[in-house]
Amino acid sequence: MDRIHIVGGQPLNGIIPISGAKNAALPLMIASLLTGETLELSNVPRLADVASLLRILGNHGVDHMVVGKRPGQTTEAGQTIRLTASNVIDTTAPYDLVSTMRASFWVIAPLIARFGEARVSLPGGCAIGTRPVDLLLMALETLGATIEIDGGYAVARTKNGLRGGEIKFPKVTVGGTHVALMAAVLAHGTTVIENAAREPEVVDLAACLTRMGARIEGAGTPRIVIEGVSRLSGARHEVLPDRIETGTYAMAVAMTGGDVTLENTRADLLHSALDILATTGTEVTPLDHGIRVRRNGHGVAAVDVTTDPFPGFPTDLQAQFMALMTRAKGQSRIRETIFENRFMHVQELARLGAKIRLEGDVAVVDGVERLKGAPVMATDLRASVSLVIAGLAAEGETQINRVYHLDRGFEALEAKLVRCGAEIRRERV
Ligand SMILES: CC(=O)N[C@H]1[C@@H](OP(=O)(O)OP(=O)(O)OC[C@H]2O[C@@H](n3ccc(=O)[nH]c3=O)[C@H](O)[C@@H]2O)O[C@H](CO)[C@@H](O)[C@@H]1O
Ligand SMILES: C=C(OP(=O)(O)O)C(=O)O
Repeated sequence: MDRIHIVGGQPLNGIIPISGAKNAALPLMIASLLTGETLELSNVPRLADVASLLRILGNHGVDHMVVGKRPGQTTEAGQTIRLTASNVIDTTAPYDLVSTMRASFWVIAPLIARFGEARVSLPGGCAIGTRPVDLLLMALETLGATIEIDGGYAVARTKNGLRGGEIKFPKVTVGGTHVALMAAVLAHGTTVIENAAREPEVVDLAACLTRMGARIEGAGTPRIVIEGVSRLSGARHEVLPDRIETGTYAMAVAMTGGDVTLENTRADLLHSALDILATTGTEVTPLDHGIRVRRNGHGVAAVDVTTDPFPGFPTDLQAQFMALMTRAKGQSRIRETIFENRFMHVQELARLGAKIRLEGDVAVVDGVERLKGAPVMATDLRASVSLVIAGLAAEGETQINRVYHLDRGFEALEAKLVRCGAEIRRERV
C-alpha cells in the first residue's frame, strides 16, 4: 500500500487547478442508465471512485468511451466520458463492486425507473457512521416500488412502472434526493420532494437531467417538483467544480501561509466555508474563474464551526478545518451534526502534537504553537487529507499510511501541492 511522505514548513505559492466534483460526477454517470442514448460528461475527475463506478456500470452493460485529448488541452483538464446504456444486460449490482463506494448504491433508482427491477448490494463508503439507506428505499416505495432485503441486497420491483408521489424526507439526505430525482423523472405523473437536499451536486444532477428532457423545478430549494416523462434522451454536460477539493486547498494555504489561486472553481459553491476561513484571518478573494487565498505573517484565529447541510458548513470539510484549528491561537469548538462517527482523524492529529478532546458530537481543539511530524494512518477520505494539511505545517517528516482513501477523492494531490512549493512525495510500497 502506498505511503505519502511530507516534510512540513513550506508555504504554498502558485496556482492549483480544481478538478470536477467527485460527488457530482458519480450521480451524473449513474444517470446515464436512464436513457439508451449517449450521455457525454466533461470535466470528470480522474479518481479511483470514477474508475470503480465505470466497472459497475460496465457490469450492467453500459458502454463507455474516454474521449482523447483535444488540441490545446492541458493535462489538468478533466476527462470527457461518453456513456451509452442502450444494451443493459444485467440489473444486479454485485457486492464486490458496490461495497467499496457509497454512491454506487444509487444505481437502484435508474434501474427500477427504466427497467422495473433492480438488485443492488447494500453499500460501503467511508466508515463515518452507520449510514443506513432507509430513506432512499422509502423514496422508491413512495413511488410504488416494492423492496425486500435479500442476502445483503436491496431487491426493488415494480409491475407497471413507478408512479409520482409525495416524498417527505424527515432529514436532509443528499443520496436520498439523488435517488428520488432519478426515479421520479421517468415515473408516471408528478412527484414532489419535500426537505430535499440543496447541495450544488443535486442542482448539477437536475441540470443534466433537464438537458436529457426531464421536467424538474425547484432544484437547489427544499421543494423539488418533477413531472415524469416517458423517455429521456442523450445530452452533454460539464461536471461542476469540486467545492470540497477547493475548500481543502484553501485550508491548506491558511495552514501553511502563502498565496495561491485556486483555478476553475467558484466561491458561490462554498460561501459558508470561505466565510469561516476569512474569520480565521485568511484573505479570500473571489475571482472570475477561481478564488485567491492568502495568509501572510499573522497566525490563524480560533473559530467555532458546526457542520450542516448546504448552504451550511460541509461535513466533508470538517476534518480539514480541524487540522487548521490545531495551530490556531486559542480554543475552537467543532460540532459534527451529520455523521455520528466522523472524528477518526482526532487520534491521528494527536500523534502530530494536536490537543483535541471529544465531548459527544463536539471536538474541542486547543491550538498549539507547533506540530511535529510522525507516522499516521489515513482512516477515511477527508480524514486522510486533514493529515496532509497538518503534515504540511508540521516540523520534520510526516508519513501517511493507507493513502488509497485519498485516491478516491483527490486527483493528482501530490503534483498539485509540489507545484506550489510543498515537499510531498508518494512511496509506492
Ligand atoms: C457520494 C456523496 O455524494 N457522498 C456525500 C453524501 O453522502 P450521503 O448521500 O451518503 O449522505 P446523506 O446526505 O444521505 O446523509 C446525511 C445523514 O442522513 C442519514 N441517512 C441518510 C440516508 C438514509 O437513508 N438514512 C439516513 O439516516 C445519514 O446516516 C447521515 O446521518 O452527502 C454527505 C453529506 O453531505 C457527504 O458527506 C458525502 O460526501
Ligand atoms: C464521505 C464521502 O464519500 P462517500 O459518501 O462516497 O463515502 C466524501 O466524499 O467525503
